[in-house]
Amino acid sequence: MLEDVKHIFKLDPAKDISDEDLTQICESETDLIIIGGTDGITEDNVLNLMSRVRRFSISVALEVTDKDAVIPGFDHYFIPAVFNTGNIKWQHGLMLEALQEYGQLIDFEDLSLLPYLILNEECKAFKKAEALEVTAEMLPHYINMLDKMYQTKYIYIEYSGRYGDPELMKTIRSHAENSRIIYGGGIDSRGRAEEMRTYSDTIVVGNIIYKDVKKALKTIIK
Ligand SMILES: CC(C)=CCC/C(C)=C/CC/C(C)=C/CC/C(C)=C/CC/C(C)=C/CC/C(C)=C/CC/C(C)=C/COP(=O)(O)OP(=O)(O)O
Ligand SMILES: O=P(O)(O)OC[C@@H](O)CO
Ligand SMILES: [Mg+2]
Repeated sequence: MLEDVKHIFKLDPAKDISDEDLTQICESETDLIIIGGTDGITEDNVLNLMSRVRRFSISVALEVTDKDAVIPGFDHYFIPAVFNTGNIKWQHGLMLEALQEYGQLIDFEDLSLLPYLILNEECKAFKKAEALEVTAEMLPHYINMLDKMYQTKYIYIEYSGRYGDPELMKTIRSHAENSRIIYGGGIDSRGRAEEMRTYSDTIVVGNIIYKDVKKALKTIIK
């Protein structure tokens, strides 16, 4: 799914965006829109944002963080699984519950697992997912575990709300041989987008959309 995707805008259904800003995002040269967020996600706000984005030709995927807010009609569904959690619920517990409930309805072709390492200890997702600190010493082991043992298609390095550490990203890049690295967090300029593009296959841009849409558009590098 993400093979040719280099840039993603992540839109949060719990946040307001004007029609004018949404038009600029959806008519930009981004490769994909993902709808997702950590809290305040409801069937209503997901459906509302999806219908607004669907007026444009851009592909749109849902990142499922609440099994009761899954709407049919997206181009793809990403299922997050947090690997640096202390509570297995956030890695596969909720997923199993959702499979038990919706198993018969799911077309697995439309689904991708998104293995997360959450590295910003201050962000909402870190707290929600009961994440554990990943030390510089442990980081290569986490990457080898995902890249070589589980052989996951993707590894999402999440710094949500804060710009990541380039030195750690260098370590990640050098250990990931098979998995595609998706990087998200604090990208708010072309310089930061360029830097994180050197350490990842795909960059994800979220919060700056809501602060300064013009700056958000500058993160697209073609
Ligand atoms: C046709 C049809 C209906 C098909 C679909 C069927 C389907 C897809 C069913 C669901 C199947 C399934 C297996 C679901 C599992 C759902 C689930 C609840 C998974 C667990 C989610 C999880 C681990 C959440 C933890 C937090 C996390 C990693 C969130 C990721 C997103 C994120 C970090 C957003 C950034 O946060 P944000 O809100 O933007 O923060 P700020 O406001 O501070 O910026
Ligand atoms: O909101 P920002 O900090 O841009 O992060 C993007 C994305 O990784 C959030 O899940
Ligand atoms: Mg956000």
